[in-house]
Amino acid sequence: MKFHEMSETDIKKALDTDFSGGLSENQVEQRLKQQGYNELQEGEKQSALLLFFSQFKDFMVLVLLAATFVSGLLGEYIDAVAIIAIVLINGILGFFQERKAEKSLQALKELSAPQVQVLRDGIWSKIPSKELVVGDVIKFSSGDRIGADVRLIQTTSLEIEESALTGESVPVQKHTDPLRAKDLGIGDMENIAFMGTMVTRGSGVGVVIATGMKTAMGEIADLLQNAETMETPLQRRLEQLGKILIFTALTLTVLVVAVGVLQGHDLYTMFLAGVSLAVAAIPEGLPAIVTVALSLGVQKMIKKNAIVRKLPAVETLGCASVICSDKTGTMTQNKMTVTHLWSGGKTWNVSGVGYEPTGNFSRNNDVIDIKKEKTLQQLLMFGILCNHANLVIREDEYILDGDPTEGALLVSAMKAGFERNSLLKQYDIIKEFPFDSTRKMMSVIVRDSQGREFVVTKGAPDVLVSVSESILVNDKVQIMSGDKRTDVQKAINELASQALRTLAISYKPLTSNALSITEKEAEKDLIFIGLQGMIDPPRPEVKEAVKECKAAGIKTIMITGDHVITAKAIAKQLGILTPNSKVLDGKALSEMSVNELEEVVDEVSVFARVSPEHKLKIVKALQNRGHIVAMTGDGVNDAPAIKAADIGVAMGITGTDVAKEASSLVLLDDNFATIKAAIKEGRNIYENIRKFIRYLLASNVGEILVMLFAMLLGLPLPLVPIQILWVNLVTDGLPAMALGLDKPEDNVMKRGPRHPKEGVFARGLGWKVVSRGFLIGSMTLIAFMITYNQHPDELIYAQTIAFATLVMAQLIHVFDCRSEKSVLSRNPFGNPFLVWSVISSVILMLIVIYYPPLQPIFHTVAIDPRDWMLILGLASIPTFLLAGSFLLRKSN
Ligand SMILES: Nc1ncnc2c1ncn2[C@@H]1O[C@H](COP(=O)(O)OP(=O)(O)OP(=O)(O)O)[C@@H](O)[C@H]1O
Ligand SMILES: [Ca+2]
Repeated sequence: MKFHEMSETDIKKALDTDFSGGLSENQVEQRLKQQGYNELQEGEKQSALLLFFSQFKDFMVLVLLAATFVSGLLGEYIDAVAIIAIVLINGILGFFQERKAEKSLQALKELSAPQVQVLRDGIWSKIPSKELVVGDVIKFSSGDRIGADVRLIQTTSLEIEESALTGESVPVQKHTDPLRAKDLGIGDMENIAFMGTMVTRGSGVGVVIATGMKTAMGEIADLLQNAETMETPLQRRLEQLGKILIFTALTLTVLVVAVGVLQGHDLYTMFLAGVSLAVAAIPEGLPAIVTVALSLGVQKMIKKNAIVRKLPAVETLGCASVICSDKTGTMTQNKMTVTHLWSGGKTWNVSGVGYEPTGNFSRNNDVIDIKKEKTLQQLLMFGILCNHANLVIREDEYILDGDPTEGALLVSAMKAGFERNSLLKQYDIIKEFPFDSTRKMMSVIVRDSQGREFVVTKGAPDVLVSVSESILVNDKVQIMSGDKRTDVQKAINELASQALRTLAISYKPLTSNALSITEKEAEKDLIFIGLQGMIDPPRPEVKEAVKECKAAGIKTIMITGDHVITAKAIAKQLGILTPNSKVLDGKALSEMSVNELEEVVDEVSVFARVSPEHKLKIVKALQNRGHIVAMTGDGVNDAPAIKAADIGVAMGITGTDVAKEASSLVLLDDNFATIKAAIKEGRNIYENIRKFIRYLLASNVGEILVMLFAMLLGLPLPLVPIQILWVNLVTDGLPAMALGLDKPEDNVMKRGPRHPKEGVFARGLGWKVVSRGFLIGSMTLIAFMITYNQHPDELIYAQTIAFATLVMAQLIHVFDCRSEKSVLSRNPFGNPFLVWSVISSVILMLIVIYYPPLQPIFHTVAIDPRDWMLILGLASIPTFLLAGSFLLRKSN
């Protein structure tokens, strides 16, 4: 017998599991050993060995190795061995850099791996879906992706979209009844939910019947590869730039060699020098360092609770000009407590804090006996019946399991002495129409102990008023006249203007056909009972974050399903709504075209009573205005807008799998302030990348120019090949990495967002590179010429001085690179990594110069301590010039 044919008892027996308690930890452990992880096999990965060798496949490195081989044949063993050693070390460094980048990307993938709710040892908890085994009982609801193949044992309006397996995009209604036919296609197995398919409506519980490669998805696993590009726009631009740089470097190198040969240097020396120069000057490693910098930045973001799912988002974050954020839970704490009740024209207060179910009811400051208020009782009791939330006590604290709005209703009813379990003995819930953000309500059909049946609906009050035909006043049903409607409207506005979130409850008795009634029939002609108003305090850090964003040229827009007046009140508290910005509601939004919205969108800072479907329109309108938009969301219907936004942001706690999959950023704490932190980090990462591009390229320009100038002036080689390679490895490599870890400048969040199309060399970077390269080259050459004049028969002495000057000029320059302005604008030693990398570079340089065994290898001699005055003096001139130019500009 197959699973779809089985009854509940058959399944339990076949899988040796228990539907009320789930598997035990022991069973799970055993099964995990037998069945392995619930994973689909992935494609081959590049082996470490291959990655290592790929470091040497670069053309210029090959030429260098060939040239070294030739010099080995010519008997220059020391040079040959030294060059090979340096190439090897370079390769090893490159290897580790790439490995690190790869590993952290892998770690990212695991962090955003899907989770499932599973019942084990009688307790529901969330685990990575990888750890599921056959026999596990799992539950899922709208927006979840199913984690394994499961036989359904309980469903509530469950609909699943199976296009990943069947190609059919219309959702299938699922149920739990055994099916007769033996051989069914996937699309017809209505009591089975398959791994990788998506819940579009309702909820369900099922027992796992297959995991990993044994699932229907496993059989077609090749369909699954997520071929997302992980390359960022900057990386792409750098690749193009790299080609230009290679061409330029090669041309200049050829020029150096040609001029050198014309000036009478021998061909072999010039050839080796040329190749070394080319290896050093071509910024081959740049893309790898950029990847490392990006992934390090991503790690920093994780510490701030933001997970980047797509690497390009790191860069886009720095360009964001608008954040569209949900209100509930993102800007507010999502810890709701009912404080006001309204019914039949009267208002009551409810005392108590948080989810602790103790408090009393009062009217005009007098505590009342709730037992005497029939309508209030009904308002509270129905709030429990139409409700999925649970309160659990853990370590003497009341913890909510479920939706906070429902939790608040549960607690207010408990304060009046109601208890869910005893209520459920009197009332049977026979059907449910689940909540969705478009209808903004939820209903259940209940049957009481005398067999009478009711619809109970709870939802947004303005919506419920419009579907209610009567109203309960002092336990009597009255017609909802125009006056009464206005009264209710007034009450709603009154509560909302105190920043309260309000929910209404209505009901109606049913005379027939409770089971076959449709959602439309159930949710009309209702009897309005009353309102419950709850506080949802703003998150304390949000106000500051909004302010910081404003200073950074980023506008914050609140988008909420909540009532216009509640939204307004909270937006005002948070500084989002200012006297000259507007509020737009879902109704107005529906009537506008994208183009019409575009006209006004720049003035709107709150969208209220909107449906998720509206979000896409908002994103489009903002993008048409040239904005780079970050958009948050959590539900299934939010996915299209999240995808369309430049930065799609999903909630880590309340977000559905579908929303997370569509997003490029996930907020682990659902907090608005985390978006701001991520943007700040994104800006910083980009600035750091600019910093080391500036440093590396200026160094390379300096290296080429000193050689070129020397050749043009008919001088000997100022640097020997091994020295050039050493500079490339030590002086360029370490400090550049350290710049990638630099802290942001004070003003990162005080200037406007970067234009997304901005080139790598924008904002004066190109000029900085060329001018500093020229200065570094010139200073090195001057040092060389002065010493060569003093010691004409000791070329090696002048070369050592040139080498030291080049190294020092670069190591001083690196501190300039920390700031867009001059060194003086921030503490130059504020980055400990940089200080240490510079200190170690200096020590390594001193060893190469003064340690006798290394001297023949690096063609150095011990230089007179007094010469360091010359070296340091010349090496620091460019920095003084730069600082001076800033001072001059300031005083003008
Ligand atoms: N569980 C629920 N049952 C019935 N009605 C609900 C429920 N949750 C919310 N509502 C009503 O539906 C409205 C819309 O809810 P929705 O989740 O779309 O947005 P929200 O939670 O108010 O705000 P945000 O969009 O900022 O998260 C709410 O304002 C509330 O009136
Ligand atoms: Ca919501």
